[in-house]
Amino acid sequence: ETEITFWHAMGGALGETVNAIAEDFNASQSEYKLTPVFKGTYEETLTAGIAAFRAGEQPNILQVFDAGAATVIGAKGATVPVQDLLQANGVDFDINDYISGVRYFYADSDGKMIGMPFNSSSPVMYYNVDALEAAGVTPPKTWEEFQSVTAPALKDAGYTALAQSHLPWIFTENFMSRHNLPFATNNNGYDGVEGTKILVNNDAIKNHFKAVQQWQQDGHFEWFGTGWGDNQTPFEEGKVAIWLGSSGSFGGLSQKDLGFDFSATYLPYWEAVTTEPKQTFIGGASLFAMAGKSDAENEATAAFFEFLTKAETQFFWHKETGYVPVTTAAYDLAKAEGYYDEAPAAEVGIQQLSLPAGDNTKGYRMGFYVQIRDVMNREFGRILTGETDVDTAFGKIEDEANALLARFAKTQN
Ligand SMILES: O=P(O)(O)OC[C@H](O)CO
Repeated sequence: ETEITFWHAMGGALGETVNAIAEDFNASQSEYKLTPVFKGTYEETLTAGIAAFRAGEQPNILQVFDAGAATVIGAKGATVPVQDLLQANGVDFDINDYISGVRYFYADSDGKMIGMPFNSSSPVMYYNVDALEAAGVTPPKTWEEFQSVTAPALKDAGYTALAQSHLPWIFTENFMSRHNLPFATNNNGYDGVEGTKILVNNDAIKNHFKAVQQWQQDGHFEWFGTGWGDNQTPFEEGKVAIWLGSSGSFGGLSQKDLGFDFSATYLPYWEAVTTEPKQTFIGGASLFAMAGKSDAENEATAAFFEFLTKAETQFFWHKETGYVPVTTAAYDLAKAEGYYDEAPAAEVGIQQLSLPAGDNTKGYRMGFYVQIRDVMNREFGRILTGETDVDTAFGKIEDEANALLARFAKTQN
């Protein structure tokens, strides 16, 4: 029996589902044994993986979140491209089996798949159905509607209208995609690292943050911190009526006894910026096969990846967690099983990823992006605590991000 390890960042209910899949894989055959290991947050898992690689003690499989993708893909010799791994081990592979929003997010500039899409998500707008009914409003389609109709009505009904998790992901990266705004030069960074500059310092997003500040002052928005769970809790407690979070939180929310009905729909957009809102791009993470492993272990990793992408496994994962099915076959299976008749909100993530595409909606590729997010989190925190103003903060983000991008480009020569 060949043993392999899988380091991941899936805590709580998500981690239990990972364990269930690992057990199913192990029970499905007798040649390979996979051991999943929870390593903490996405950031901690990536740091642990890099340190282990340097020490020659890397796991076979490392889960890396979207923000770390460019860094890992750019770390020459650290991983075996998943497409090569599968083909070398006789596993049928066709990139077109993957839904379009997922297909190229973890691919290199030639379209070769490097990371194996696994837990793909989209940010969605969750809402407390009872609260919106009490306020006599429907979920807002635009931010204009939110600020003029939804938020004041919710306030009158005793709720804070809005909280949202992870400002870089939802109010920055996906803000760009939803409004079809370029996020970086060089085709959002996909066409090469040389000279790539971030395009975050623009009026559309600065006006958005200025509006958020106004909502904060008017009691329509509350910010509870940069931690992944910080802004979900007040929604679960019924204090905040609308929460922007990951589709990957759907399963966890459904399993809780919230004391109110919840549902989900698309992220609002600013009509002043676009009248043709676009799709969001995927979040979550993918799985990288680490280099330096024996052929036997690589064969085991390929077998696990094959198991993971089976429509049945994907459907199970999707149903338990809310992450989107990454293949068309899995999505078709979910539909054929009538899953969305029973849980229509579970389809919102994949539907939003399938909205019309634009020139700027396929994702971004920026090295040292994990550090760029740290800069954003620092500056956004300062905006929301009143320590800085929006224009100064975005100027700083632009400068520091561009310095990090230039440093990354040097590592690629
Ligand atoms: O919470 P997740 O797993 O959907 O991930 C959200 C972001 O894409 C992570 O960077």
